Amino acid sequence: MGTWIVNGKMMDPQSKQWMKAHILMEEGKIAQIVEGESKPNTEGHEVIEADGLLVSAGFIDMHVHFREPGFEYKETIATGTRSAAKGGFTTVAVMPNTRPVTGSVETVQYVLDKAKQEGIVKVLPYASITVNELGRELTDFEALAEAGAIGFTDDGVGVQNAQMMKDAMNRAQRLNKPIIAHCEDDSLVKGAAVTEGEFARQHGLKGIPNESEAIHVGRDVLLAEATGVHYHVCHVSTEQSVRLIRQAKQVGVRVTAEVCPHHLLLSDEDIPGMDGNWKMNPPLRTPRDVEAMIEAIEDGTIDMIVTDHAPHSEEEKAKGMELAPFGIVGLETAFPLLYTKFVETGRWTLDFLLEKMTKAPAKVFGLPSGELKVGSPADITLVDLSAEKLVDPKAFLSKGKNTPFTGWSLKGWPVKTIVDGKVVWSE
Ligand SMILES: NC(=O)N[C@@H](CC(=O)O)C(=O)O
Ligand SMILES: [Zn+2]
Ligand SMILES: [Zn+2]
Repeated sequence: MGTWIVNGKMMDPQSKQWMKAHILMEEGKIAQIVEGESKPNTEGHEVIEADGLLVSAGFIDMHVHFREPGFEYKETIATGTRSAAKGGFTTVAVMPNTRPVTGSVETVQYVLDKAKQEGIVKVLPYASITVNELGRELTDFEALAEAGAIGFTDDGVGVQNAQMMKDAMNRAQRLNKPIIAHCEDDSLVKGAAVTEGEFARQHGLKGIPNESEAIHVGRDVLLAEATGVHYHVCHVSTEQSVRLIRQAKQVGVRVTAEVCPHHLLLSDEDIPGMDGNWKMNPPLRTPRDVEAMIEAIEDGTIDMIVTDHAPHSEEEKAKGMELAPFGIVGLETAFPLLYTKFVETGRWTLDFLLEKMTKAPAKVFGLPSGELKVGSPADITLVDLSAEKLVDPKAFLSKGKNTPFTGWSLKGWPVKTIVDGKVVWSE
């Protein structure tokens, strides 16, 4: 027995037309797609009624922090995957800045086991580039890849030493795994909490300069060119980084990049005050950078959208702009935010937004999901595009309530999330 999702709205991949469609899921896979008004014979199968709903491939987020092991008070794999499911995500890639850092076979195994036992969406682990993300010594890439790490990253900190990064790229290249880089030159940051710009000036704060990110991007695209590795840039936030990635792509460097909803939607000039919920790394940049991010995703310089879901406790975030840890949650607001602010406003098509959250990440990271087609995993998200709600952190399934979007009125809320043909979350 399978399950039919009937009467949903889906885009025909060939004609690029929106149409009514019915999808049969069997044994975890998409078994059949029938287009048109007339409902297929569903006898002997379960039926999910999707009348009036968008049917999309499940969203994929290649950058989240689930804090397990070590910081379970901020988030666990159980709560993080529930937050993901509520946000319409069926696959997430988890960052290794846990405690211990996910830089050993045992820790990768621990994350995979936890995900299997307690997770409700697919969890792909990254392993760290250096031991404990200290930048001193490379981890055992071969063993980590063997254990299931899908790529290597020291996210949370930049790899400061160029030779270390080059060695890492050579090792990853030989294993055909990507290097995922948090780009930040520590010598240019030194304790600042916000970007160099209007907000910092008005509050007499030291700022994080754009170059602290772009210097690493520039260095690394040259190293990627030299080593031939697939190099992926985390949470791009500056105009200068975009310029360097664009140029590197033009000359054929294997570079890909991601951007977060907050860097597409907010600038430092939107920060209301010294509230820790507006603090994240990279920081909100200037309006000019925000426009550069939008143009970069539009012209393909940036490949995909990720949330960088970074939960922290309310206590930690209450310490204010200067003392709170960096990071905001993102899984439960990403789609409604982008749908409301880019699709409803007419700047993007719905198809464009969905592509950046499904097919694009799947293609870049070689995942089997990301498209609604026969034979693909039945990872599917149903969205009510007309539902309108206020962002309410109290309703989040994430332990993290740290968002700058509280109270925003948004449309386009996921209502049902399906992984391998099974409903894992339902409104
Ligand atoms: N983005 C953040 O502000 N914080 C992340 C680390 C990171 O993504 O660099 C975290 O782990 O909290
Ligand atoms: Zn980072
Ligand atoms: Zn991160």
